[in-house]
Amino acid sequence: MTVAPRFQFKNGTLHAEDVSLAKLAREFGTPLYVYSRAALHDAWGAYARALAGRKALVCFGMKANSNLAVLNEFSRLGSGFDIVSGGELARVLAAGGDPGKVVFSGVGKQAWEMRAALDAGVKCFNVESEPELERLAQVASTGGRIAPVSLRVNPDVDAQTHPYISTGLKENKFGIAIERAPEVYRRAMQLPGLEVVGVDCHIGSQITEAAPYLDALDKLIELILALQSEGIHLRHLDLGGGIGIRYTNEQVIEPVVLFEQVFKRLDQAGLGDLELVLEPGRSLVGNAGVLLTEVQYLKHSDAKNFAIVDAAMNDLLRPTLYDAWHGVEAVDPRPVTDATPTYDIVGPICESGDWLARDRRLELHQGDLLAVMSAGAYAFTMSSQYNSRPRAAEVMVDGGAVHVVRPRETIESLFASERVLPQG
Ligand SMILES: Cc1ncc(COP(=O)(O)O)c(C=O)c1O
Ligand SMILES: N[C@@H](CCCC[NH3+])C(=O)O
Repeated sequence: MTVAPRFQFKNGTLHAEDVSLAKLAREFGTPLYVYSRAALHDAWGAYARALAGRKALVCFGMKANSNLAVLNEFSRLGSGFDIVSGGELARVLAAGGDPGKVVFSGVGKQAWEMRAALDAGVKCFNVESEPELERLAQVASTGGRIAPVSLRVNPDVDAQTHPYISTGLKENKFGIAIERAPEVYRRAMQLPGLEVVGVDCHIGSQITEAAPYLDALDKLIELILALQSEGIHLRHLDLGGGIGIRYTNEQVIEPVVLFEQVFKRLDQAGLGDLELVLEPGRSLVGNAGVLLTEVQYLKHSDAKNFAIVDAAMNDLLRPTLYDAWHGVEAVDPRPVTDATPTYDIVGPICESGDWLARDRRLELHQGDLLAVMSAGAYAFTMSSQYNSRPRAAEVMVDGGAVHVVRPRETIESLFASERVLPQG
């Protein structure tokens, strides 16, 4: 198992850092999200090394994992945050994040969210459409504020990733078509309550090649230079997030390799002084977490063998939503023999789409523990309570210590705020 260095077998049983996953399951029950603090630091370190000595700010794309302990960890390492809602802003503030390092993305910002971000003093609004620009100018000027603005442009490049997570193509809802951008910048310069500070793009997620980034960068450089010739000078260039992780044997881009090329191009264009902003999500957290689950039943039919586990699509939606592949490891693996079948690992939810992995050859018994790997990103954050299932607990391992960073939801909390209609 090579994908998640902080999750390794020791004495034949799977550990998170120095803590046995079997022990965690006994103590906290399953399903359980387990994060490694050291893995967060490892991933941060890859960006820190890649950006060393340059004017750069990493704004963690917190939709990937918005647990307060995770946000607090990155904040203490110097991270800013890429937010997409008033709720995410509130989480950043609650976690002790610096609002001056927050960029606010998203196609549907509401007036109250704009006001909250102005009150907090965010670094910048990544404006995604012309009507949003007009609304922001109105909200800011009515409140006697100046909103720092970057336009999110859509460079029309193919990130060559899953269509649901590709965002930089003309047919995607995101950003302002790059050809229209100069006109929209001119408008932004005229509107009250706005200060133009940057340009932004985000072309997609789980990108494994450098080429789409560099194509997008070239287009943005061209735009920045054209704006300069009109007297519109930007302070930062935000290249978004999107660097992929290894779920299995993917070759992924190393930040240090990619950003060396990015800086080279910026320097060549005479733009070496621009601040580079990045919004990585998955690559900072994806391989820092696993989802621990227990086999409830083994069920054999003519067509299939099922391992029915206590985690489900409400805990981890990615497999069924994107046909995504997550590694599955037995915590205390048994030897595979000629008689070992392949299993679909499925949850208890009443949907045929409720599966976590398919056709995995594992020697399993009822009661065995499995770890669904690479579950640090877009896992808990996309969870729900479907089938009235309380959301799993989240724990963070730090060397040999364990911290509950979100307890399991109680059954009562599922409906505590609901009311039945009065009768009569
Ligand atoms: C605007 C924006 N920034 C950053 C991210 C984070 O992307 P990733 O997790 O692929 O790094 C996303 C999600 O794709 C996004 O939509
Ligand atoms: N939720 C997606 C990533 C979407 C990125 C958000 N723009 C995933 O699990 O892979």
